[in-house]
Amino acid sequence: MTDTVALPAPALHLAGLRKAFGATVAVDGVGLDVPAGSFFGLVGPNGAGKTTTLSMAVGLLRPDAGSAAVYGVDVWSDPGRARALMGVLPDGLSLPEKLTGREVLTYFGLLRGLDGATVDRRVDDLLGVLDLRGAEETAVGDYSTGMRKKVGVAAALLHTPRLLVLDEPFEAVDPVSAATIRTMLRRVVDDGGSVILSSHVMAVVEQVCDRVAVIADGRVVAAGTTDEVRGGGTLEDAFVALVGGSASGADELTWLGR
Ligand SMILES: Nc1ncnc2c1ncn2[C@@H]1O[C@H](COP(=O)(O)OP(=O)(O)OP(=O)(O)O)[C@@H](O)[C@H]1O
Repeated sequence: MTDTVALPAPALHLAGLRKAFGATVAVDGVGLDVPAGSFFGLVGPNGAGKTTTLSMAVGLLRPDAGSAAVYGVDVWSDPGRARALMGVLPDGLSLPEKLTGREVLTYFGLLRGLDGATVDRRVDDLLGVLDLRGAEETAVGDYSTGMRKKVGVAAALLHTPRLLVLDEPFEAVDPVSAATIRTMLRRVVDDGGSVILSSHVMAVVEQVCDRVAVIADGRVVAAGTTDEVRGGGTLEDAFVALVGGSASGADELTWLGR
């Protein structure tokens, strides 16, 4: 008799996810496994279905078909347990606009069940490293786009989740803060957690992600280790080849020149 060895559940398992908005099929049968302990990048052209996929993966948007599980916990049948495992930066993050940065993070930390002293310490740390101390008494409604993004990233990290799901965490963030965020995310992965993020910045994905999936027209067109997907060239070249676009079409707009 041979012993069967239970494989560890992936950090995120998506199977047959589908979502249509009227006649537009945004996600058309997406299946993905994000192995535990990986730093996973989801890339694709505008409108490819990344945000819709991630929204279904974390339980913010109900799929028409398919399933999503976090460390083996089904996101739709056991949402409480699944959400406790995740830290999420959603697209178009809505914040309580009248609260200050410190108040928003404190509120999210307490909602996550952390005790007051732990929340105070972590909020202080995050405001410091993300260079938000100077604005900590300003209402987030008056924050810049990049500052709001940093508050969203901090909120996702506060309760040290096992899986971070971040929609465009570097968008609008200055290079110094982006490097800080990269370092924090790498630390999460080095300590046994998992990160999945979407990004349009191929250089960042190439630099930080050990696995990548390329999504186009609502489908996964390539997935694997970053080295496998880029196949000896740059990720940007592989991306352009995979999504069938032409990076040189702009040359045809002769009227742009003088
Ligand atoms: N709430 C909605 N109502 C109608 N159509 C939607 C809605 N959300 C997304 N879509 C459509 O679904 C498709 C996928 O959109 P999605 O936002 O998932 O793409 P994306 O890959 O995240 O794009 P981007 O890189 O531009 O952020 C697009 O055609 C978009 O217009």
